[in-house]
Amino acid sequence: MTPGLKMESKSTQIHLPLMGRGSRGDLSDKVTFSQIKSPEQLNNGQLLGGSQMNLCNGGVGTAAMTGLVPKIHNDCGDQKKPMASLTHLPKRPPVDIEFSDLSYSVSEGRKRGYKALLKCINGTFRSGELTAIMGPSGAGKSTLMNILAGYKTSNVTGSILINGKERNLRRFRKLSCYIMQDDCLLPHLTIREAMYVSANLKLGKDMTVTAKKIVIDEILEMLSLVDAADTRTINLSGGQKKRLSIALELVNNPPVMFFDEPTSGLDSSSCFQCISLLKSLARGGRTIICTIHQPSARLFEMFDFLYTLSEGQCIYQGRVCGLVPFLSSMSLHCPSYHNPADYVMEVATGEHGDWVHKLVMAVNKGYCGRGQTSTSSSSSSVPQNCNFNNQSKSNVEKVDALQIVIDKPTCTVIDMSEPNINTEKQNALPNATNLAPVTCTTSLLDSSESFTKKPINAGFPTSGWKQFWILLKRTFRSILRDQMLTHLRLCSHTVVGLLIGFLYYDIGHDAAKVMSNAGCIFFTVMFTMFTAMMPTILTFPTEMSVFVREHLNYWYSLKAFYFAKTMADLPFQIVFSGVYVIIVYFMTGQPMQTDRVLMFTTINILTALVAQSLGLLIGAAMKIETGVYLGPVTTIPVVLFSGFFVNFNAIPSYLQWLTYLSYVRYGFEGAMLSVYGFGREKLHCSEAYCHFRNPDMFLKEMTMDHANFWVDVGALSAFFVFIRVISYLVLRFKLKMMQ
Ligand SMILES: Nc1ncnc2c1ncn2[C@@H]1O[C@H](COP(=O)(O)OP(=O)(O)OP(=O)(O)O)[C@@H](O)[C@H]1O
Repeated sequence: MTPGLKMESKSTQIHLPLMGRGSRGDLSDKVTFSQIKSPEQLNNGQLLGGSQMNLCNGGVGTAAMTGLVPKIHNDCGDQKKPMASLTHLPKRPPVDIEFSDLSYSVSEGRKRGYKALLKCINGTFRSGELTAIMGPSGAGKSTLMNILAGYKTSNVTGSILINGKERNLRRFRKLSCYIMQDDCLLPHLTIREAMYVSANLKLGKDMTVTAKKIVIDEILEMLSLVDAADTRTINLSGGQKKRLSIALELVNNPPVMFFDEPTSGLDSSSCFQCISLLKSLARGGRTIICTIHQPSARLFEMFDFLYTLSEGQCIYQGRVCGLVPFLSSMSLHCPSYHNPADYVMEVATGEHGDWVHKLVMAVNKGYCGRGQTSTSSSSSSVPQNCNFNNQSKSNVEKVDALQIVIDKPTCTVIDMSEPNINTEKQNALPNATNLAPVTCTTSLLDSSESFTKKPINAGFPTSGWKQFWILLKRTFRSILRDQMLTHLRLCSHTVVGLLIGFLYYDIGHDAAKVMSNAGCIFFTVMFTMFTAMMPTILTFPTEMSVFVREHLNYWYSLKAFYFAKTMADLPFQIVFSGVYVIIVYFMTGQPMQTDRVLMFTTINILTALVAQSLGLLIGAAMKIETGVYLGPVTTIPVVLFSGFFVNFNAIPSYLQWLTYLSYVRYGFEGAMLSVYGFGREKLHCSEAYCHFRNPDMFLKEMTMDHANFWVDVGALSAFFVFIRVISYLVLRFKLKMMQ
């Protein structure tokens, strides 16, 4: 019989199966998810009783002090080893989110005007509760969550209050995290490495290395990821990836966590265990909000609060257990043995008739939900038809408790309101003195910010250089481990280099073979160009999805990411192109002069860097499928105007300007000059007559006699910088468009 972890409240009794330690060797989701630790241990920075918890962590203190959630017992008496607990996380305030008259519309073009996706909805999501946003596809669930998380801000009307005060978006974003449906993780990092990156970026200098290690170990233990800690993310199961996504965000202990369909792609057992984990996080005092499609009855009853949308309007908000009575009161009787979640979805989609409007009216009249009271008002009206239990009352008490703390302070109250209404008060509760601001200080909202009323720190938890350095190391490590990006490329450069070397063996000094040699040089430029561009088009979108997740969760800036990416790519690109070019150069018998070797290698590397930047631009701007097509297709005109297929003089004058836009032209021209230019002596002729014994004549034939190698170098460098800047701007634009 599986030992169990029993969670009791006056309204709910949930049994979380907890496997014994003996079963830990199995990394399957069933086992590992089921080892989620006690909700008490997952509290929002556990320690301490009473006042500090009220203040800083929203943790589960004594009910009298915190007024938080009911006590949860851990029945798991047979644990051999004491379970880890999250005692070292930064302390956080409990956060309640209230929104009223929230509307959102999108433009559908000039003719069709605006389409309303959310229509004047109201609601309150509270700390200590696991909230589900449900509704049929297209009802507006993700839209609502994106707006609440602060990812969508334009065209939004209505108000969003945080702990009863106007939301300050930046501060709120620092205290919340958004865990997306797809687990956007870097495939070649292990769990532990990923956790260290997260800790270093999110906790900054506030914590020592040892403290960070403790935090990481605790989280891994808590989320049963210890056994897989040294496994690369690419090899993790779906459930483990989901838990890693949660673990990465837990590092700085955000009091608000948004989850977009956290159970998608998981089997029923893993779904249950995933929701158990979320519930445990909520029980630790966090505000956990997730969209969910159609949960099983078992999953459904695990949620504390339900917010149901249909056509952008709320058709139910309140306790999960209050749903069926509410619907009954509207003459919508959920049949026995029918999953209420399915039933409400059927109602929302109109399967039982046109009820949406009536339900919306009922919700607006306050027949369900918490009533439209602010969190700061302790006397929330308890709706008639909803089964409000003691837990929700305790939340009201919690608000009162917070109020007391705010009135009598010694410790910084972290305030997420607008600066002009920022309240900093100190707590005079007896125990609070030695708990003090230090424990309340968080890496993201440091006490000085609250104490001194400085303008809001625009920055991230760590400095720009620190972010750059951490990301540079991470990108470097990822590239090194990437079989496709690194090992395969190195192999292909060597093999193709040797092949070309054998094909054009020793032709470089032969005047009879100058045309073949020009072909060899052109192919070299083309090869370095394509091998730099295509892998970037293929891999950058994955990196970008990770970047978007981390950037939106306030880990680091776009600048740091982009600069680190650029710098980490450089050495690899230089080495790959260098290896190929050197092999080809020596095997094909090009002039053995150091300066020529250097010039030839440099110009090819520069061409590769420009091509790689183009790959980055394409990867940043479009999807992989489009990029894979557009990359080579857009390269064709560039190659056409390179000067190899058509001489400059042969190009119609109205098209000649295009040759200046062809970066391949500069690459090819520069390579030709480094081999045949700079007053090279007459070539050896292996036949009776060689027309191009004089290299200058050959350059003249190629319309390169007036070309300047350094102009080519300058042009390629300018292309490199220009395309990198454009790519950066594209990324910035894309980020903006997401909000
Ligand atoms: N930019 C847009 N232009 C037009 N319509 C949009 C736009 N963005 C979203 N919508 C529409 O808004 C509605 C709500 O979208 P949203 O993604 O919030 O739905 P959802 O409830 O999360 O659906 P699902 O469960 O399928 O993900 C959908 O009908 C969608 O087509």
